[in-house]
Amino acid sequence: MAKRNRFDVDESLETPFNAAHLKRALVYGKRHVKKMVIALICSIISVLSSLIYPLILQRAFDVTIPGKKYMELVGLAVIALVTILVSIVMVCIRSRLMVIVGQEIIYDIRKDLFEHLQKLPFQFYDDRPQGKILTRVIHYVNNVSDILSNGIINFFLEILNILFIGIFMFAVNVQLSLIVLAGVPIFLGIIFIIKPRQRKAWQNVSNKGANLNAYTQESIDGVKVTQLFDREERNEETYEILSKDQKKAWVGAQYVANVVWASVENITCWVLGALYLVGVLVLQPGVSFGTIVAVSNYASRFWQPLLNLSNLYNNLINSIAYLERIFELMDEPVTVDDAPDATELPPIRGRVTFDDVTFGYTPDRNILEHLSFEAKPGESIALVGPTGAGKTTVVNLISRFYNINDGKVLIDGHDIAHVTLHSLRSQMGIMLQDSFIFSGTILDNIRYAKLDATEEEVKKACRTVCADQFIEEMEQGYYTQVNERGSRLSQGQKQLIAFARTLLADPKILILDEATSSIDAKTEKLVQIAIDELLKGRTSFIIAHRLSTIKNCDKIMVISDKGILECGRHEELIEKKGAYYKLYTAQISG
Ligand SMILES: Nc1ncnc2c1ncn2[C@@H]1O[C@H](COP(=O)(O)OP(=O)(O)OP(=O)(O)O)[C@@H](O)[C@H]1O
Repeated sequence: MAKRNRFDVDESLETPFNAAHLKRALVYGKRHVKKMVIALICSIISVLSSLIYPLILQRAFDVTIPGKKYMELVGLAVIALVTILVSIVMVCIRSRLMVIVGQEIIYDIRKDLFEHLQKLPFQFYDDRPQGKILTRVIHYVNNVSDILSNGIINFFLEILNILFIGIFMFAVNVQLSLIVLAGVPIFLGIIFIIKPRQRKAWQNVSNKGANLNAYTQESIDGVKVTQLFDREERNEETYEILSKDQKKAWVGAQYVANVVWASVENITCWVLGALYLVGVLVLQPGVSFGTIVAVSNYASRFWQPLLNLSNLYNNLINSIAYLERIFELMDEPVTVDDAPDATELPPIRGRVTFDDVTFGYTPDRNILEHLSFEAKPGESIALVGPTGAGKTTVVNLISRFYNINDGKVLIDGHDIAHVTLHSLRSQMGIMLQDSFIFSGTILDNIRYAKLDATEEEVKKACRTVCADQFIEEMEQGYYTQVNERGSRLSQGQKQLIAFARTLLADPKILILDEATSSIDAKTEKLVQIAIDELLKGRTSFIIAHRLSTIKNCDKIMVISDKGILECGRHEELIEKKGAYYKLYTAQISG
């Protein structure tokens, strides 16, 4: 996926045919071979029974009706009815089977994709619009499922269809059948000219749809900022441009589709006209009327499978492009993963060591260089410094959300690059400024940290962080439903819930990144008492812009210029009259 792909940058779908993608995708189809074979047999029976119908017509027109054999006519009508019924029943069975297979393929691919997406590192999501990822998971997977299920069957079926129609038609009359075949070169000419355009047109529809998705997603996420800055009109303009692009692409694709359809209809008409003219004016009385009717019936069925085959080819080419994008996502390296020799991090005491650590989000810019420090078990460390200095980056590295470029991060002497992520992260509690609330009850949200926690444990955690009062005042207490992102809750309430969630996990290392910034002064005093309790026996890293909240920390580190500018207790740093002193006095006087 193109790095930092924007909502107005088209995905590249123009990829050369790559059989490897198809081969890899067929694995998903292979799991359903049994159902597909039954569906194919049903289709063949359906085709064969429908091909008997023109023969019945021929017999009726040439023999039964002129001979006034009324009983035979009734018999033919019954046979015709049976063939139609058999054909319908077989089509129904096939459709049902293929709907199931199609949905199972969609389920399998999406499951693999979703599982992989869950493992991808922060860096992956930093670089991409969510809407484009969604387009791949939803839209592209839908598209390829059809080719992997129906496509395979249809390919065999359409070839058999052409063969059967040809055999039946030639068996009825060779001369008339040759007239039908004369239309084939014209048909192929049209297909070769128009089809590549049709494929491009549909790719365009897909690209413009993905752009629109990405922008819609971004706009919904940012709707509050949009309204705050009164940007609705500008956003509507952008949306209109993207919508118009999509409309234009759709109309274009439909136009090409209509040209194909009209061309095929045209050929059918010309061929039928020629058939009747030659049949009636030249070949009769050598050729019976029933024969002309039967051949014309086969002739009008002859083009559809040809057209279907060319559509299938188009879909195949498009699907290969979609598959490439899907597999690209599936193959996206899980750069932050368990090393092959990773071991379980045993229960920790909480010593954190940064040993000459260098890190940058991009290769061209280091955020931290040669950073070394140690936090002893149970120590509280405050990280302060100017905006963008790298405070959040330091705590992100402790949880190994990113891989460092150089040096080592050690916990109790274990290099975190060589322990499993689960054993590492399950012993940490991280609370961010933007506390994410999932849809569900408040109880579920707090239990997120420890799924087997009892209700009493949840309530105890809430009492410790003073979240119990507002929760109990809600209409259904702990069972009150909240929406995704917690839109019914205040920012402070969301933080208190997140705080209880973190506490419930009972981590040895605690990270609070601007965790109390949205709590009012009165609540903060209460929470501060809880935090002091909570910090006991845990190593904690606290990032707070309000310096009054970190005065009591064991160590205060001023992060600046890619490293630690100053380090010490509050009183020591104030006495030193350096960077921390300036920050602190500026805030006090402010
Ligand atoms: N995902 C990312 N990709 C690229 N650069 C990033 C990313 N996240 C942060 N940065 C850059 O890294 C630098 C440090 O960011 P960080 O969030 O660690 O700063 P901070 O000290 O926590 O700032 P603040 O006090 O504003 O929260 C900034 O210059 C920022 O632009």
